[in-house]
Amino acid sequence: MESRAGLPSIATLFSAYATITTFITLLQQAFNQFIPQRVQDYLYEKLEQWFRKSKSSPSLFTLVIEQSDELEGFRNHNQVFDACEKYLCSKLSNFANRLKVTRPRAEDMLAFSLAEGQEFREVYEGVEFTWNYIISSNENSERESQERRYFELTIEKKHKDKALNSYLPFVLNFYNEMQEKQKELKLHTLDKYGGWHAIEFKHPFTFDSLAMDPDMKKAITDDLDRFIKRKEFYKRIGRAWKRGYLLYGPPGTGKSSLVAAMANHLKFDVYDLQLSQVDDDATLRNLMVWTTNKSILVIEDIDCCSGLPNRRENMEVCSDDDQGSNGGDENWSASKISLSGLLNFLDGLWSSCGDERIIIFTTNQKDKLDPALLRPGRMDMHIHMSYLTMPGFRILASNYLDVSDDDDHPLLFKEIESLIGNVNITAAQVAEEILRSEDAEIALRGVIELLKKKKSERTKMK
Ligand SMILES: Nc1ncnc2c1ncn2[C@@H]1O[C@H](COP(=O)(O)OP(=O)(O)OP(=O)(O)O)[C@@H](O)[C@H]1O
Repeated sequence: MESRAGLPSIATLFSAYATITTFITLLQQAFNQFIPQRVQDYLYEKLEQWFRKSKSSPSLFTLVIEQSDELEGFRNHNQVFDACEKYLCSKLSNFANRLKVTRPRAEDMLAFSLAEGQEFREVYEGVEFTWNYIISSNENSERESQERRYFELTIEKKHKDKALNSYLPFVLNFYNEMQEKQKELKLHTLDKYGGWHAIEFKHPFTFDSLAMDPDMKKAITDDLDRFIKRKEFYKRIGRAWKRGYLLYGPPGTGKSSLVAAMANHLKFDVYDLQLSQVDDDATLRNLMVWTTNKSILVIEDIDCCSGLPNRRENMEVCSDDDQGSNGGDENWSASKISLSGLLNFLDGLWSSCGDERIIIFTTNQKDKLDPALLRPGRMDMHIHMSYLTMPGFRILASNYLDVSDDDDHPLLFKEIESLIGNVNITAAQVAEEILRSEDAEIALRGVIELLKKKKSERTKMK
């Protein structure tokens, strides 16, 4: 039946539509029923490949980033692939509608990664970049189960240079910074053969944990931050990119803790050098040459090296309040290294064979040290780790007990403030006392008792 204008009538159209729909449904059913799933998957994959190829029109440029490539029979891992994967994973929460989730061993956090076939579009400096994550079976591989994983980065051809010279370096830079942040720190100590032995450095101490006058703390972190930013500056003025810190003060005031805080702040490895374990200047030189860039070399108790009495042995005969001020000639260190050997090496060869080096000397007897050791250029910043003061105590109380004098126990804090300025007490001693109770009030009363005891001991000694 035809309408007057020669067009098919509505009824004819409906009947044609019904016939076509029935035919398609039958076709779909037959496809699903008679064609095995594996053949279906194969056909889908081929179709997808065909679409992908047809997409690569002459106006587009595509960069293929393989996970690994085979060179002369060896499989080489491609770090650019890792960088792209990390970069895209960092954007997952914004774009992905499919994610893979795993929980790496010995870690609490879940790790998300890209699922196959994920596409991501990003506009960078006004240009659109399209990422595709593809997993396909590797037909060229001898190993049957070998999969080929790669990214395709597609962009308009006219922006090819931007992709290669700007966007890709940007992605790589992102990856490097991320690696740096997640870097596992190492603590290097001397092994029984006299060489460096590295273990994981997992000291949780940070500048936030450090009970210290806030201005002093800020001065230290500012100094460290300035130092690591000044690569070009050091080069321009012709000086080795190194900085020396002298930490001095009585035992238990946080010198070692400050070293840990510095290492965590800078993400630098730590080399802990016990001079008494080093045979001679030549060995010292070898050891220092083997230290790496971005590291902190710590020489604890430097006073023991320069012909001063052995501090540890002397400490046993000191009272708490006297610690750090006692000297004597009876206990000489058995060190076989000369101070001049150490200084020459710090200033000379070693400082010129590496970058971003920090050297830290710790002592509790600064006044007994050779002035040559302390001059700027060798020890650029002298940090006095003093007995605990009220600002330091507030940090301890907040970290250990989660209390502050504004809101909690103002009277107890007031009493502590009136006592703490009159006694020499270390952060270590107060921390130990606080740890005795989980109840803040009991712990604070314990601190008051300790301070009173110290005060009366001091009065008796006077
Ligand atoms: N300023 C501080 N802030 C927070 N905690 C501290 C501080 N000083 C000491 N402590 C606590 O006391 C413990 C011992 O301190 P640390 O070993 O850092 O002192 P030190 O000055 O290096 O002592 P030593 O000279 O005997 O090596 C640390 O583990 C830390 O818990």
